[in-house]
Amino acid sequence: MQKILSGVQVKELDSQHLKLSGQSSHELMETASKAFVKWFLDQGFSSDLPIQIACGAGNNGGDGLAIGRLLSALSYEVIIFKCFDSKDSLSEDALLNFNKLPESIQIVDFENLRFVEKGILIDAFLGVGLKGELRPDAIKIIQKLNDYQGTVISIDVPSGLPSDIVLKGEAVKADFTVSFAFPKLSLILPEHAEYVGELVVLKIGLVEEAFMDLDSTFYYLETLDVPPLHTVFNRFSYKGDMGKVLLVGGSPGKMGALILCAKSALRTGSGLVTCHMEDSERVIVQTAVPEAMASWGLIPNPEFYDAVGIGPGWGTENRARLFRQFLQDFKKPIVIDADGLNLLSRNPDLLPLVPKNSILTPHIGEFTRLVGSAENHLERLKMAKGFAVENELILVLKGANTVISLPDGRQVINSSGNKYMATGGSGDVLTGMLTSYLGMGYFPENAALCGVFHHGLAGEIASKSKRRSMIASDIIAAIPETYIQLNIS
Ligand SMILES: NC(=O)C1=CN([C@@H]2O[C@H](COP(=O)(O)OP(=O)(O)OC[C@H]3O[C@@H](n4cnc5c(N)ncnc54)[C@H](O)[C@@H]3O)[C@@H](O)[C@H]2O)[C@H](O)CC1
Ligand SMILES: [K+]
Repeated sequence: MQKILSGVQVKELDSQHLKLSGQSSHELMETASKAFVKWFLDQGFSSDLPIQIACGAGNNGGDGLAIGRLLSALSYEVIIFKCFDSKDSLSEDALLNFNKLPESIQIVDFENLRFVEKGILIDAFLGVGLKGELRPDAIKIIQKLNDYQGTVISIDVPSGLPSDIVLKGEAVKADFTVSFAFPKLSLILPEHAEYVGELVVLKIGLVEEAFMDLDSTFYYLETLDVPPLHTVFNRFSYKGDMGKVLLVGGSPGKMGALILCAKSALRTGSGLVTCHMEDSERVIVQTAVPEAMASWGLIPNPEFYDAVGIGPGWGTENRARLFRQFLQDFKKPIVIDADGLNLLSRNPDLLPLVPKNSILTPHIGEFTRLVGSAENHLERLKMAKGFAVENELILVLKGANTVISLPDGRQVINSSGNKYMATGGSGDVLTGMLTSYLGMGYFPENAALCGVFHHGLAGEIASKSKRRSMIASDIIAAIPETYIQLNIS
């Protein structure tokens, strides 16, 4: 998995990479700029209007200048807005790229800037080299850039946004942020949603060893990481290998949660799914999911099951005793969601009974009840890490970028998924997937990473044709396609 470094570490990373690869810093800037241009072309933005690029004096500006040259060579009309005083203030590589600009590119001083409306503005003013609070001249530039009504694409980070802390002042509000190598931590904070827009991360060929001596506990989970986490089943596998899972949940009026969870576990690959619920509700499950079995009353022989997911739609009334009894009987890692989490919040004495390496899947509200309230998301992530380490549990904090806190202190940020997944039942689908992987015998860490990634990918696939109409059942329907896309048998 790709380490996520701080803005300050990027300088050191670059120098390590340059030393190990033999590349020059100018070549690295060219690689980054080419990666951007490739992404840009893939988006199919209209080429009718000029591309405006606001360039600062540092290497972020250097990227902008190189991108201007590359786009101009592809017959785009390019206008550079100079957000620096003179050529003397440019960084070495920015100057090199400034001098390489062809005559055909218009260069306009920022004071004389007039936007071409409804086109594209590329924000290459400030990147990870931002230090401390913005200078007044920079604030003015950012305010002016934010007046733009067309599409804004920020390079690496929206200018003004610090790489790893919560924003206090002003920053560019981008429609897209195209970051290099890894997402800077601030880009995944919900507080910055209106600045970051859609997040894109592009590989720029940094050698792996360059990251080795740079410490970080944050990692980024990407498509290429996922296939090796899966267990391969062979032709001698039988339905027992695919796991016997028990899903405990549902209550009058909330049976849908358990049904979604069961369908999701089956689609993820579980061999045998049993739903445990109140006697009065069993016909609903048996009718809605004929592949699942039903159980009610006490859980007679919990050890029969390979994995258990507990909580979706369960309610909290009169559940604590059954939960306690179950936790005393069942010693393998489980998945706890929704009302299972609420029961833990209300009965803190249950927490020590939760088997080590169990997966807890709170959204922010459930997290606050269980772990406590935080001033901002960064602080919340710190608390999540503390909770996971202290209790030896895996905490999946759900959100736009779900963060998986592992018992060893690592925190993994998921890259898949999109805004359309914020729909009722989406979390129940995740619980089904996670329980299913545990049931197939995956290490809990792998189950968590695979479940979270496939869930997000299924959401991406389903929303291609559904957009805001997407419902949780569409996510389940897209699970098979995730295996096809990742080439998992
Ligand atoms: N490995 C990579 O990811 C690569 C990234 N690249 C790009 O380089 C920038 C970082 O470049 P750097 O020169 O270090 O800094 P910036 O351009 O971000 O900023 C320097 C610029 O900002 C001014 N400045 C600093 N603090 C303030 C402030 N408080 N107020 C106003 N202005 C400020 C400073 O004076 C300089 O002018 C990275 O983001 C990528 O875009 C490489 O191109 C490829 C490798
Ligand atoms: K920028």
